[in-house]
Amino acid sequence: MTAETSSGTDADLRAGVIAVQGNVSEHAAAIKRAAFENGFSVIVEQIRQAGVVPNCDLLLLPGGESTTISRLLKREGIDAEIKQHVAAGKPILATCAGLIVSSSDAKDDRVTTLDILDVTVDRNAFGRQKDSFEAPLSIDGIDDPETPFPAVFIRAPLIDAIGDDVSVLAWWDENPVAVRQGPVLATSFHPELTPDDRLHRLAFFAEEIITDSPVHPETDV
Ligand SMILES: NC(=O)CC[C@H](N)C(=O)O
Repeated sequence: MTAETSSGTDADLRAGVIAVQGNVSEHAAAIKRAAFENGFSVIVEQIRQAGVVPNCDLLLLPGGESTTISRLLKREGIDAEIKQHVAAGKPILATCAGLIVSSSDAKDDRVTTLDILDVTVDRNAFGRQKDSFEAPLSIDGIDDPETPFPAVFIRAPLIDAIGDDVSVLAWWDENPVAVRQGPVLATSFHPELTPDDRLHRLAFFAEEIITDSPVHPETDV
């Protein structure tokens, strides 16, 4: 585990990036920028073992390779802690392989899903069509909605079924590619790979998250 602080030792928020595998440093940089732009200071922890998640206000579950991430989360006992984080109403952003791991069913025995997001996914469906591409997305709720979000898709999963409690925030090619269920926001693309941090701001600093989440300082009692 490593800890860095963006503003000295007394930060408003503690963010945890699940760092067992995947795009860790990019998410750490993006959450620091997003917090700063919203007037919060943040400490970022990279999480590789159990015991850290319970102290985090926000979590990021990066892309990478979902069978590996799922195996390591289970082996380290981090899986149960993530589920508790979500059950407590604390926000999490899950991207690409993170979305696969968060789903209720990845249709692959090698992925033990966390079941924190009521969607079914097809792991490499976009990847089979084209390994990697960028698409300008219109995303519900982001700042400056007239400016498309540059979404980078890399062997991206396809969301092929969604539960009643899941709302779709963005579509591409008639498929949902950004979804929200309570404190869980998940994307099949990689918002951390561009300097545009509007998606990170939506995941953690949208008005309903600030109001509903038990973690923001204004709402702490
Ligand atoms: N860029 C990604 O995170 C790709 C995820 C990959 N499709 C998997 O199954 O793990």
